[in-house]
Amino acid sequence: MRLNGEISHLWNEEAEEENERVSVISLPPPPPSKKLVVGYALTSKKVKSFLQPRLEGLARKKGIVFVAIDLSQPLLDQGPFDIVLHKLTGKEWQQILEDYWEKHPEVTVLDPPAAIQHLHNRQSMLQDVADLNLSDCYGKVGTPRQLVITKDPSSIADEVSKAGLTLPLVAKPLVVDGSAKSHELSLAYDEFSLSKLDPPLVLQEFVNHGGVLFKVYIVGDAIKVVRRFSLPDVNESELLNSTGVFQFPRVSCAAASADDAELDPSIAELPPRPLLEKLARELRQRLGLRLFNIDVIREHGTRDRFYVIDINYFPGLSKMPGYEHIFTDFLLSVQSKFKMRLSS
Ligand SMILES: Nc1ncnc2c1ncn2[C@@H]1O[C@H](COP(=O)(O)OP(=O)(O)OP(=O)(O)O)[C@@H](O)[C@H]1O
Ligand SMILES: O=P(O)(O)O[C@H]1[C@H](O)[C@@H](O)[C@H](OP(=O)(O)O)[C@@H](OP(=O)(O)O)[C@H]1O
Ligand SMILES: [Mg+2]
Ligand SMILES: [Mg+2]
Repeated sequence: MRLNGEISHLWNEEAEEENERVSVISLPPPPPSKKLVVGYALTSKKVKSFLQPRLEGLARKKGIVFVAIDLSQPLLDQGPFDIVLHKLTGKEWQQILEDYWEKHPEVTVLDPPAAIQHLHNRQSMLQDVADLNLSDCYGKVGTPRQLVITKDPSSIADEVSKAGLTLPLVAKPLVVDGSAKSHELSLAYDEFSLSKLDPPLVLQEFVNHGGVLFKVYIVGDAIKVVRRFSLPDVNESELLNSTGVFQFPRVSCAAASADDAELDPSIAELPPRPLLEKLARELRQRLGLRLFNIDVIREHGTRDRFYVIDINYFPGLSKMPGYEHIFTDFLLSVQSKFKMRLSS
């Protein structure tokens, strides 16, 4: 502040004289007078992956500061914050945030805990996609057929046959709570092995997609799509000759992207932009979330048949090219939208 005062003092007394000699004087823009304070509540793993020096450095230049929320102290005693950014699970944290928000409705909470909760269950997370009707928008988007199994592994084969699901099936833990266990997926090739699975889970039809997946990142109004390697196709003979349940690693989560790989163009071609924009807009609205990504696959052999197989809240954004620019712009836009709402 004092520095600004000094500059303006100099400007008043000396610059006017100077102005007579030099017609254009370009001064660097003044530093933003008010900082945008973002309180964050994240696991240490998330802090490491998300809050990288390149993000904090750019944020500082744009007048944004990140402040760690101290979970051992009452949230109401901390701040003031303009934005609260969080990814913690559990009822207790949800309650803390809701109480805080009630007292501080002027603070933007990214995102509302109840909306995030919707993505913690692999059945409810895809419900909104299933409800969408995007058939007339440069392609069709749906979800693979799936079944929820909550108990009794011995009856799974019967339930699968009643529901008419086709093998192979991807078995996914029903609840997604950020734990490694909730990402332990397996592929079941034959109906007899289904009894080895461990409910509660979702059984989803495996869709051949040429081993490439599209990760669509949504950060407010921004949409960025990248290619990742995924599970290879399962052909007929492999299906006939394979039995058992095989656990597979988190293929698509690897930092290595498939963007620069030499791929069959019909597999690698990104989904049409208008389709992704429509999908992102609809889901943003229906889910009430601003920070998430969608895993999309294209059915192999088709040009325009897409499936959403997974939605993640506040995913690994640092794997998105240019994330520091996209994220800081987003934080600033959140704030200016809020101010516009207040002044209208
Ligand atoms: N229905 C499906 N058909 C084909 N492949 C699938 C299907 N479901 C999942 N996969 C493959 O398994 C991977 C993991 O599945 P999914 O994305 O549902 O799990 P996740 O643990 O929630 O992943 P993330 O790390 O993205 O949160 C996908 O990236 C894809 O490679
Ligand atoms: O950006 P993609 O490739 O989708 O992968 C993310 C997963 O989808 C998220 O579930 C991970 O976050 P959590 O481990 O906090 O759930 C998230 O963990 P990270 O933020 O620590 O990288 C990523 O692994
Ligand atoms: Mg996924
Ligand atoms: Mg996921």
